[in-house]
Amino acid sequence: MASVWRQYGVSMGTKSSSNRVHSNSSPKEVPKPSRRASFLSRFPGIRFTRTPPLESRPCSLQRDVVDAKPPRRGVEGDARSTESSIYRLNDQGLEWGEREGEGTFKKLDFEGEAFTSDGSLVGGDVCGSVVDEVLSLSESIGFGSYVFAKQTLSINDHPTLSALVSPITASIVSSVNALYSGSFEYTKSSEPHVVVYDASVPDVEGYRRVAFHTDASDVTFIVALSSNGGDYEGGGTVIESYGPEPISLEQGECLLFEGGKESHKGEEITRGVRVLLVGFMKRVKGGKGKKVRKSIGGAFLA
Ligand SMILES: O=C(O)CCC(=O)C(=O)O
Ligand SMILES: [Fe+2]
Repeated sequence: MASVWRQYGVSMGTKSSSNRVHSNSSPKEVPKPSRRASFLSRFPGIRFTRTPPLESRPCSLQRDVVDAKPPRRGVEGDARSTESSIYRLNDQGLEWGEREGEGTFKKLDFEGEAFTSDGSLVGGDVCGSVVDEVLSLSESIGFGSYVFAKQTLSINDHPTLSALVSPITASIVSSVNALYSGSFEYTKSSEPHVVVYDASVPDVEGYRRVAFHTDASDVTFIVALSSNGGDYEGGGTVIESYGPEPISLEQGECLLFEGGKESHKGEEITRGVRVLLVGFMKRVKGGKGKKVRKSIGGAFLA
């Protein structure tokens, strides 16, 4: 699917890049200028000095088709094997089998406990809207940073971002609880957050990649919000004990792994902007057990 990459010259004092990403948009789509205009009017400080004509500006905000992708099967350059176990979440919990569809995860074939969603969990339109919002926010207020990735934004600091991603993150947290058999919560109130890698930033470390590290988490989730091969090239997550090849998520796909245990890195991007939704989660000790005890009025189970 063709993706559109474009650069705006933004004339304002900002520490962030002026690159913007738009992905998975068909050139035939007719933009809805009113929605775009009202979006931009919220950021009056931004002046776009090089703006393509409307017809050639397919924008994720103007898409109304959810283009969730079919499950991937052995994509070149991706470390994941074509053969793997499939888990499906349903009302009863976790099911093992070859069924496919929304809420389905595949276990990666190594000694660790890591999963990738079997296909996109998030449609391209939603991913694109989040990316648009993140890049607009970064242009107006700049990025924050935590120790590894230098360009981050906390979802909870921004109600517009939080509204866009909370349905996605709620479903991912349910999947984490089921797949890792426990009760998980975010490690900090600033979780989840967005990471932006930008190939146009001269500094490499933290801006175009992150070196091997472990997270302060029990489980980390990563959702690819921009499109690999369209919005950026390179990138991907390398989990050391899984092997040297990066796990290269398609837009909307999700990776779950034991971030505090598995040494991992973000491979350098060679072009464009790679945007991730990242959540650090910790296991709530005795979470489920405590609830059971309370609910039966102080009687203790063996
Ligand atoms: O870029 C990646 O895929 C990894 C990101 C990461 O490990 C982190 O933000 O802690
Ligand atoms: Fe990490």
